[in-house]
Amino acid sequence: MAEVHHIKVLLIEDNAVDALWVRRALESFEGFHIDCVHLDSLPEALTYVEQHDIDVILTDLSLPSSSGLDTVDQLRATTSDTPILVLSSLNDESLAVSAVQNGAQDYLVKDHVTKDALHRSIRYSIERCRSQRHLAYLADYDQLTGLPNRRLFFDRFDHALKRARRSEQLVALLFVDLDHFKDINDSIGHQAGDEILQQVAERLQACVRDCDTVSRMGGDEFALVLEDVPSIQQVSVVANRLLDHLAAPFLIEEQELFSSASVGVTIFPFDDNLVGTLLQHADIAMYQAKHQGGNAYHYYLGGMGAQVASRSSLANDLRQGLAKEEFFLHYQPLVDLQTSRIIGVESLVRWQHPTRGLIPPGQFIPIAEHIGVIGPLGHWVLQKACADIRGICHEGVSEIPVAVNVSGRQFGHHDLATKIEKVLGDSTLSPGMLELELTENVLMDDSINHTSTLKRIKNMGVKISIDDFGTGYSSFRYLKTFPIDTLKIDRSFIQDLPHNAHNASLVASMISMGHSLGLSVLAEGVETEDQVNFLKGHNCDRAQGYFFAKPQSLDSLMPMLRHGHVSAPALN
Ligand SMILES: Nc1nc2c(ncn2[C@@H]2O[C@H](COP(=O)(O)O[C@H]3[C@@H](O)[C@H](n4cnc5c(=O)[nH]c(N)nc54)O[C@@H]3COP(=O)(O)O)[C@@H](O)[C@H]2O)c(=O)[nH]1
Repeated sequence: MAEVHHIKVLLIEDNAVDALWVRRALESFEGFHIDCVHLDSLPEALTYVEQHDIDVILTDLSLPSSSGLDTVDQLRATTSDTPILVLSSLNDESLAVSAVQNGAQDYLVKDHVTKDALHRSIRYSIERCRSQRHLAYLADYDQLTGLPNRRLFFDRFDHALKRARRSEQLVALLFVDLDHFKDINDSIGHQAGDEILQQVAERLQACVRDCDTVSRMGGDEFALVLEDVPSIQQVSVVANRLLDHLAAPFLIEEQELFSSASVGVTIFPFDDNLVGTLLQHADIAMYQAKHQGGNAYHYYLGGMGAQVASRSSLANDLRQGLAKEEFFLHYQPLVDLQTSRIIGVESLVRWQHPTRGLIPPGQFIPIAEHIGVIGPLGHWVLQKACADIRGICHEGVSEIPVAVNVSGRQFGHHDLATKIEKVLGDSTLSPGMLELELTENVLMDDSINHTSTLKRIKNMGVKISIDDFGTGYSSFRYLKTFPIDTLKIDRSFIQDLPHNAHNASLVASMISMGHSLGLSVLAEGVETEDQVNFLKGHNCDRAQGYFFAKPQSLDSLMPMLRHGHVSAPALN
């Protein structure tokens, strides 16, 4: 049986006799089932068009509230791509030409039109619109992935910048290039390569909001435009999420294949305000990420050339430093404020560079994150800290908990939980003796990967604390959702206590909020007795800082650990 096509027609006609003729003519439309809605005024029709999907509009030009070309113009302004056929009583060639120029598909004269001519005109106009739409799609979308192509990307990016100029919002551009895609393509064949690109497109879209644009720029290059960005930290969250999603295995023909990406980031208006320059900057930043090993993101830094040179030499040294074991750990006691007992230590990594001297972690951790070596470095810290703490038992000191910092990038690694399990097994340290310090921004990324990693770690019995609390963007919701044990209030809030009334009230609120969530609260960077008294007075549970002890080698800390108490004041 031949296929029956359904066509929805909107007939706008105030003359009842003409309307009846059209409706009858549409009843016997071979091969088509016509659903005809008849309205006799333009305002009603415009509202209907806005609210319904219609395949074709048949309209008289002389209606009660509009006449002539104005009818076509108003309809066109309301729907840009529904075919419009004019059914007019006027046999006026110049009006017919003008109607078509203004967007009508055809002009039919009522007294001359036959049923067959009307059917043909409807069919052709629908077909013409369909092929126009298809051509427009081909011009704007990538055939393989269905993503907006380079041309539409420029349009959307330009539009996003214009909006952002008016609303004074940030726009981020992330330029993504897959690492070693050519090798993958050559080894597994182009069809499988195409499948990877399709899966990459889906994963990229899953990392952003509906209002953001993900486009394929060609080959294995993609560009993402994030609009109404609330903060740069949020861009880092998205960049980390992209790297995580792209590092997960791709299932192609029942085979698991691995890939990764390098991402360059520019932010409007900080880096520039022109589409072309921002794209160029994102491209430079992407190459920087790639050059330093891939699987990383890089922000474009103003005057990047010079900065890149000095950073990349430090980055090279960092890789070698890991191999040559130039890193070591210091430990700083964590103290129970009511009893002054040492209830744990925090491990803090140091780098003894052969020519540059001692380099603080604040300088090399961000580089390690950017060049993708934070994984091995963090793993080394974890192994060393667990082994050191287990080792103190042999020196007559009972095991105490050790807090280890885990950076956001390190946390994103999908096998972190497995690695922790292995390190605990190898060192024989009991899981309850290990605490991981995460920053608030790690929690903000509530991707499935992060949530399940946190749960796995927590189920092992390992404790979780939130480091630098108050400086990030965690909301009450995140704190309630995730299995956290301790909040560590950032030292910037502590440093001018108790005199700074604003910070005093913030710290008091953070302590009581932490307690209301059932969490233990620790104050960082405690340096004075006044601060200790303030914190005790507000029932803060723990503290850490130079007042009790500076970070130092485990050897020099041993007497204090044996004693079990800090002998503050220890400022020197
Ligand atoms: N991902 C990892 N990050 C790490 C690791 N080791 C350290 N870090 C992070 O680097 C940042 C700087 O650390 P550092 O220079 O060691 O500074 C720590 C302390 O020395 C300092 N501190 C402690 N008490 C005081 C004080 O009373 N006054 C004062 N001015 N500074 C003090 O604070 C730093 C500890 O910070 P925190 O981790 O937030 O508790 C720092 O962000 C480290 O996290 C690592 O192995 N991996």
